[in-house]
Amino acid sequence: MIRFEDVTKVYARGARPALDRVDLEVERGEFVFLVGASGSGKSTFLRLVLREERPTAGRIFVAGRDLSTLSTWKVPHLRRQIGTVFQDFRLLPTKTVFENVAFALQVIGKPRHHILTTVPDTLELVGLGGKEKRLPHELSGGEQQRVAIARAFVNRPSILLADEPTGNLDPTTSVGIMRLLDRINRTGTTVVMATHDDEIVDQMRKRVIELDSGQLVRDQSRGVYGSDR
Ligand SMILES: Nc1ncnc2c1ncn2[C@@H]1O[C@H](COP(=O)(O)OP(=O)(O)OP(=O)(O)O)[C@@H](O)[C@H]1O
Repeated sequence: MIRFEDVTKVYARGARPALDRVDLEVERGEFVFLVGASGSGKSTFLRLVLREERPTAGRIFVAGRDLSTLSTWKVPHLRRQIGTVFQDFRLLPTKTVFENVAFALQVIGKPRHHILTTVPDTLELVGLGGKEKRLPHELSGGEQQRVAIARAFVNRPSILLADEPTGNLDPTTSVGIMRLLDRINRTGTTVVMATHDDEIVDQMRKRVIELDSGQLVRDQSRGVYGSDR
């Protein structure tokens, strides 16, 4: 589903690489944690998958496409297959829960009748049934993240990228969010989550990929947060 072939990313001439000859494959339906110290390259990895950045060297394949040859006009189509979730939720503050999620379908031209059935189903799935009319500021942090996950998942993408999704949440709320991401993963969606949350990684026992100064230093199935190489 995601393949990096010897990928290097250097942002500025002379700087050390943000990613350094990274070679890895994430299969369809996997759940992968991306760990590593601040600045190790996790967000760069996610931005390359979205083609928000392009590699300096190497090749990247996402959902069967070679990103080096993908024309610019096809990038929106690629991104439709990738849901994204961030630490800071990024909801539209003046739109209701329903409207925030519906917006993701409106911008890709889905018909009204599709939106009117899919959005409530998705809100039910993430545990927000009954809160459709609330504004983001009328929700807890955990609930806001559920809206963001509903928005990312409403189009049933084949990949979900999450950059520190529990970074602003307390431990109990974080567990609820992880249960939800696990449920989404079980529907067949490939999940890649960058995180500093050691407790979550240790509890979930999923594949762990560790970056250190841009280099892949650990790839462990049913792994833990701290390196025990
Ligand atoms: N747009 C940019 N221009 C120049 N350098 C950048 C840019 N984005 C990231 N970097 C550098 O690339 C390296 C990797 O950064 P990246 O954001 O990928 O790390 P990270 O592992 O996601 O960190 P964090 O856990 O703090 O989010 C860092 O040295 C960072 O300073």
